[in-house]
Amino acid sequence: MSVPTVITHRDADVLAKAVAARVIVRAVDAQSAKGSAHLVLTGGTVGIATLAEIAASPARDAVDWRKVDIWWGDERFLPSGDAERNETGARKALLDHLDLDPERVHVMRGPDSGMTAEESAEAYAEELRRAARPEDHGPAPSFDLMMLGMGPDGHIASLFPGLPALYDTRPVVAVHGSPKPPPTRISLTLPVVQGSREVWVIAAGEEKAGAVRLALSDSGTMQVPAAGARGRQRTLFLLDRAAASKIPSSLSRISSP
Ligand SMILES: O=C1O[C@H](COP(=O)(O)O)[C@@H](O)[C@H](O)[C@H]1O
Repeated sequence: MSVPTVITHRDADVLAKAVAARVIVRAVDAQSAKGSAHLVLTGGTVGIATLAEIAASPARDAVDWRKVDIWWGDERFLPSGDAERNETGARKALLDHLDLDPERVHVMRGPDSGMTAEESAEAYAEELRRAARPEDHGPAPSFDLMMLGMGPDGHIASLFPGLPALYDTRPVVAVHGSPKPPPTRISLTLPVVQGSREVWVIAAGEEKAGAVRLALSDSGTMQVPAAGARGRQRTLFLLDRAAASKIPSSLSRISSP
């Protein structure tokens, strides 16, 4: 697993713009290397703001969006179209503005599919298995990029402190009793996070500063799930100054004005 690099930007607005630029470059690089790109989206404030900035960037046309697979790190188990679904936010901010191949937009299904949360998680696991190639050495693609938002409690995706999903070795799980509404969710698990080529934790705001500090320490993932957010080749913590305000000065950090 890679050692995190911390990059800070002035505020949440600059952060979203800077991350959007990085996502475009990452997708272009992955496509140049192997013809397609697997991107994992996150919900949350800064995650959706980043998607809106990708949509607003003229450089987005450098990506062949028909050859991008879109996945989600987690989903709130709500009917399709519900405003609280991560999918709904992502479609509005970005996906509806792109020429995507609908077969490559991999949605975690909600209760309107007729499935239980467990069945939906298993269906997503099957979709991941189908997309995985021998070189991925696992039950899911080795994503080119997994973006993760982070809560003030240190949760990533829908992996909340102390909940059994953190021990789960299946690629996707149903989560019940989430402390953040809604209580039922679907989430990728830590082995899939850590199988990704690149993992970027994106966080803004003073209320995230304590969790950022712990996520960069050797805290246990049961207490601080974000401490397990590490990619195989690269891990970035992309922060605004407020979220970075409690990081020890010994930690290497790159700051932009
Ligand atoms: O519920 C969720 O929250 C986190 C973080 O959200 P934020 O608004 O505090 O940035 C998000 O990463 C996750 O995907 C989402 O389901």
